Amino acid sequence: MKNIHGNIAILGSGNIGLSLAYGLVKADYQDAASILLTRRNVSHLTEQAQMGYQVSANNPEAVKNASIVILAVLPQQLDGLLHEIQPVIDASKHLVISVISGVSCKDIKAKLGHDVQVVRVMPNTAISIGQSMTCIASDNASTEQVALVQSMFETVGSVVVINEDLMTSATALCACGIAFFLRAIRAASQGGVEIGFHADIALKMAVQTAKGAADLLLQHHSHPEQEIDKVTSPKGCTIAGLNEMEHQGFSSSLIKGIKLSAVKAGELYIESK
Ligand SMILES: NC(=O)C1=CN([C@@H]2O[C@H](COP(=O)(O)OP(=O)(O)OC[C@H]3O[C@@H](n4cnc5c(N)ncnc54)[C@H](O)[C@@H]3O)[C@@H](O)[C@H]2O)C=CC1
Ligand SMILES: O=C(O)[C@@H]1CCC=N1
Repeated sequence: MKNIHGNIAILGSGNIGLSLAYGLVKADYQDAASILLTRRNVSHLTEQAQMGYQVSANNPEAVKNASIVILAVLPQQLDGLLHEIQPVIDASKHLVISVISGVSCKDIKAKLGHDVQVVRVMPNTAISIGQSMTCIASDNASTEQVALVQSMFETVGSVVVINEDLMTSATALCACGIAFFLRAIRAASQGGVEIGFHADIALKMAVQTAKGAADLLLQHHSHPEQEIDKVTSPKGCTIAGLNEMEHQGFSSSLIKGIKLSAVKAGELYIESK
């Protein structure tokens, strides 16, 4: 049985909660039987129960049976959940991990108790396939607990430990970033259709080209402009297209979108009050 640090309860098994559960099992970090998934309507977890996960609508029971408690509800759903589990949280037994945007460790400790160790984690949905970019921060967890969380998330992607005040920026760049890059890929495939390819082939071509571009940076440890310089032949077609994209605000729109997402990420919990 694979559960070196005890059972993991994922409270709020939606998009990111399930992505995390699948990733941990796929990475052979934890077996499904020692992951407790909760959701208010447990009938939505029938498929996961068939896959071997423990499923329930009872958050306090899940917490009692776990040593690692992962909070994965929406910011506006958090206070109700914390109120529900506070009586069964034991600071000497539980490590609390929160993936919730815009909620600080201090906010959580204010509801669960100041002696509870809380680690804030910002993964993205690529965690389900072991390809997350995950940022981690804490203001009170021990070095050992932060290291434990780091090693857990390293099994499902890359990890950086950052200052907590950068967590909303990390949300915009890495968690929202999945959607930004996917939209860029979709736009490229739509361009491909206009210049002659069927949609399915255009998408396949755009996806592999995007993957190749990312892998060039990862494997060469190079800067994007170094790789761009190798593509842009003098008087060529790449620079013509690239400059037209820039005239239309390509870089600017990405930068502005990321800045807006970061502001919004910081306001999510406050706005829900
Ligand atoms: N979706 C993403 O890519 C990422 C999301 N996050 C954060 O993760 C959190 C969850 O986001 P999503 O998974 O996208 O939302 P979601 O809406 O898909 O999932 C939330 C789940 O929590 C369940 N839930 C609500 N109240 C509950 C309760 N009291 N007990 C048990 N379950 C309850 C809902 O039924 C739902 O299935 C948010 O705070 C978000 O900021 C963080 C990183 C990436
Ligand atoms: O859109 C959101 O609010 C969440 C947080 C990061 C990704 N999805």
